[in-house]
Amino acid sequence: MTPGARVSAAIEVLDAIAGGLAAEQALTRWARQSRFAGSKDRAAVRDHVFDVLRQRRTAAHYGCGETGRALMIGVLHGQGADLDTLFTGEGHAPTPLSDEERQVPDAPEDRATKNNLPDWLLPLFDAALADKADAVAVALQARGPICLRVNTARIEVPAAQALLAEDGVQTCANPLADAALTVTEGARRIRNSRAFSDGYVELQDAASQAVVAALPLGGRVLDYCAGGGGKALALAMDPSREITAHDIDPRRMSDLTPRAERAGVSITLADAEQAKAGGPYDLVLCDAPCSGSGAWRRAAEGKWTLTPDRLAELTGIQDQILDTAAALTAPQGVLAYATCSLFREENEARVEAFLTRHPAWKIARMDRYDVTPDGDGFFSAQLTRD
Ligand SMILES: C[S@@+](CC[C@H](N)C(=O)[O-])C[C@H]1O[C@@H](n2cnc3c(N)ncnc32)[C@H](O)[C@@H]1O
Repeated sequence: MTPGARVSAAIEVLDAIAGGLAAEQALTRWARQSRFAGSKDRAAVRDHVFDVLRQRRTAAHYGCGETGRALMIGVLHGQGADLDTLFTGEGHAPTPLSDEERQVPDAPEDRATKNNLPDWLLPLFDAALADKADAVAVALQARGPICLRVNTARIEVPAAQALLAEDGVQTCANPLADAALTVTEGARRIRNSRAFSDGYVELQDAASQAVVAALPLGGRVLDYCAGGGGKALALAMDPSREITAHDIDPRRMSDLTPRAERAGVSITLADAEQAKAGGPYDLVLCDAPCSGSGAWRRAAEGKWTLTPDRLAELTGIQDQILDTAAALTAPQGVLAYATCSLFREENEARVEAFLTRHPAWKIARMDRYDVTPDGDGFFSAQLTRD
């Protein structure tokens, strides 16, 4: 596909998203209908779509509209692209710009537009991040790093780097966690690399790894919101831990057993009854469902689809999870709460509300991870009883 044809495809996908499809669904549908598109084309179209989703408000401002075409014009303008070489009307490229489309508006003046946030989120950013709010909002407009976790139960970090390099994946150390690597070249080769297929490395954000690295070693551990099992697998690198994984939606854990086998570790899956019967645990990790705002570089749609009602619903779920998990934690045990949210409402405020409901508990440790070139935004708190 020509660069212009890729832009046309991105416009089509963005229009499908505006019509109600989720971004991943819209991309998959386009890819199925476009068998001619190679992996580089699919990646380029995906990059265009996600660039727009991360910067939708400024893209709409500069493109003077919300259609896929307007958004692409707006985002490409921001990237300094030569639009006339892309909008040629030749082959599958989009039609040339009209005189109106050539007019570039002045830079936006209001903070929410500049920060590519819906208006209602600006006060939440300010409350949580104070003088860092604008910098974090800007950081969320860029692509996130691709990070790997070296399975240190089976291989040393330098040996994993050498193995990855044999398959064309170049990495450097990531400062957030000892086992974390940032991919600097060859990201598209990861899944076909021997290091990945033999279970020596997993894809995992480095801040997510840092949350696990800060947890106490050993003992009986319940990962109460295990999902796909990223944190359960990281926990399992410590062979002195005995790990049980639970999720309200067991389908989310369907890959966990093969992933654990590939990594050479053992994780027991449990439904709610089994998780309860297996308690109490020395460590219960609640990696709670949240807005995902710390990871909006990767899942940028969430920035535009989150509503105040949904946020309130999430905080209610987070409270319930903490209450249930507290009852499963041994008297001397640690209750760990984590989110990939930036907001006080989902983080410090949930811990404070928990401590009000359960005065015997106290904060043993609390960490915030900013959105940086090294990793996503995360929050974690470790709670113990007096
Ligand atoms: C942030 S995701 C977990 C990600 C996972 N820990 C990882 O590192 O890959 C949150 C998970 O919580 C689960 N969940 C939502 N409500 C729950 C509840 N009441 N009890 C247990 N799990 C719940 C969701 O199904 C989702 O898989």
